[in-house]
Amino acid sequence: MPDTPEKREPKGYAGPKNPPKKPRSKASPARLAALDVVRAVRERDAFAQDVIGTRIDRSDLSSEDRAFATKLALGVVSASGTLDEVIDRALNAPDDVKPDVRDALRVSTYEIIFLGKTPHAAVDQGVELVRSFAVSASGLANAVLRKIVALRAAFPFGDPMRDPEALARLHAFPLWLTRRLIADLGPQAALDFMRASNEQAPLFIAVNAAKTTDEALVAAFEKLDEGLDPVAVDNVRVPGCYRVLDTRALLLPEVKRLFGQGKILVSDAASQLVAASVLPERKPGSLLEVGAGRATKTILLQSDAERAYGSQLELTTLDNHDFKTRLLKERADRYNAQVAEALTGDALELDAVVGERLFDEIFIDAPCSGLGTLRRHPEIRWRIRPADIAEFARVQLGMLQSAAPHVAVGGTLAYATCTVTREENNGVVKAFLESAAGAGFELAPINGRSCVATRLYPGSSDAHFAVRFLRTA
Ligand SMILES: C[S@@+](CC[C@H](N)C(=O)[O-])C[C@H]1O[C@@H](n2cnc3c(N)ncnc32)[C@H](O)[C@@H]1O
Repeated sequence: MPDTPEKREPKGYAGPKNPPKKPRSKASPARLAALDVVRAVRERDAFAQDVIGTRIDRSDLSSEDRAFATKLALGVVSASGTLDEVIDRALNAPDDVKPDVRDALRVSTYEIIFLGKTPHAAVDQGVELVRSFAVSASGLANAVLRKIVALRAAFPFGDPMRDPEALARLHAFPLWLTRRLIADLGPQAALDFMRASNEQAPLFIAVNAAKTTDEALVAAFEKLDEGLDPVAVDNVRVPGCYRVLDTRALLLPEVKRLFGQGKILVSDAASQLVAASVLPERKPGSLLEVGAGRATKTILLQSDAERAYGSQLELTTLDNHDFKTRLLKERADRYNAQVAEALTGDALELDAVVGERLFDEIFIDAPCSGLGTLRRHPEIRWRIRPADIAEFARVQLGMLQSAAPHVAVGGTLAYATCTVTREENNGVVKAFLESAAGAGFELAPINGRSCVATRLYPGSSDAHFAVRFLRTA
C-alpha cells in the first residue's frame, strides 16, 4: 500500500485529540493500551504498527502486558469488519453506538470470539473498558457483551466448508477478498493464507554486508545467548537472512547498538529474497531502483552486491515522495549503502525524470495492494477495495511500460510486489509482455524458476512476487 506522511504518527505526537480520560475503571493496562491503538488507527486512518510503536513499545507496560496489548491491538484491527458484524447482531440500533464505545466493544468481542476468553472475565473487562471513558455507556456494554457471549457458540453462523460467508467470518476476512483469494490461489492455499494472516509474523533480520559479516553477527548473538536461525525460503538460502528466535532480543542494548551502527536491519525474509534474486549473475554497470521508498531494498541490494560482486552498485533511486527520498538518503548513509543519485519523480513519466538515460538494470519495487503483508499491516484487510486492486495493476503496468525503453539491450527489468492477487502479479506480467513496450523483452529465470512467488502459511515469510525480464532487442 502506498503510505503517506499524514497517515503516520508525527514526531512528538502526544496522543489523540480526545484521549481517554484517566481510567476510573478496573480495565487492565494492556486492554487500555490496545483500545488506545484501535481508536488511533480508526480516528487517524493510521497504520497499526506505527501506533503500536509509539503507544505500546515506548510505554512503561511490563513485557507481558506489552505482548498482550500488541496481540489484542493487531487482532482487533485485523478482524474489525467481522467484529462489527457480530456486535451489530447484538444491538437493536447499531447506528446509535458511538465510535469510541464501538472500539471498546470490538476489543472485548475479539477476546470472546477469537481468543475464547471466559465469558465472565471478558464481559467484566469489556464493561470496565467502556467505563474508563464513558460511564453512561457501561450498561449498554454489559447487555451487548452478554448477548455476544450467547452468540459465540453459533459463530461463524454457518458451515465454513460450504459457505464462503462463514469461512470469511471464521478467519475475519471480507467476503469479497475471501472469494478472490480462493479464485486466485485455490481453496487450500487461500485457507492457509487466511489462517497465517491471523498469526504473529516471525522476526527476520538482514546482516548488512556493507558494515559487517554473517560470522561476526552470529558470534555477537551467540555471546548474548540469543538464538538465530539461517533462513531459506522455498529451499533457497536467503543470503544474510536470519530469524530471531526470541523477539525480546531486540530490547537488549547490545542488539540495539547493532541496529544503531547499521549492521543489521529488520526486513521480512521474502523481501530479502527478492532483493538478492533480482541481481544478475554479472555485476550490472548501473541500476535504477524505482519505488525506492525509505531505502530498505536499497540497503539490501547494496548489501547483496557486496556479497555477490565484492563491491556496491552504481545505484540510482527514484520515488515520487520527496519525504521518502530524504529519509532514504539518511538511512542509506547510516547503512553505508552508496546511492549515486536519489531522485524524486513520477515513474509513470520516466522520460521526464531521467531523460534518455539507459540502465543495465531497472528494478521496480511496485506499489501494490500489500496483501502478502497482512500480518504486519492488519488495517489493509478492511481498507482495500476491489477497485484498488485494478488501480494498482494499472499503475504497475504503466511503470513497467515507462521503464522499458530505459533498459539497455542485454539488460534486465525486474518487477516485484508484496501481494498475491493474480491481477497485480501474473496479470501485469502478461499484459506487459503483450504490450508494445514489452516487445523485445522475455521472461528470464529467477533462482532457476519463472518467478519468485513466496506463499503465506503459518511460520512463513510474507508473500512476495518477483520476475525478471531480459531485454533482447
Ligand atoms: C512497495 S513500496 C516500496 C518499498 C521500498 N522499496 C522499500 O524497500 O522500503 C512502493 C513505493 O513506490 C512509490 N511509488 C508509488 N507510485 C510511484 C510513482 N508513480 N513513481 C515513483 N514512485 C512511486 C511509493 O511511494 C512507495 O515508496
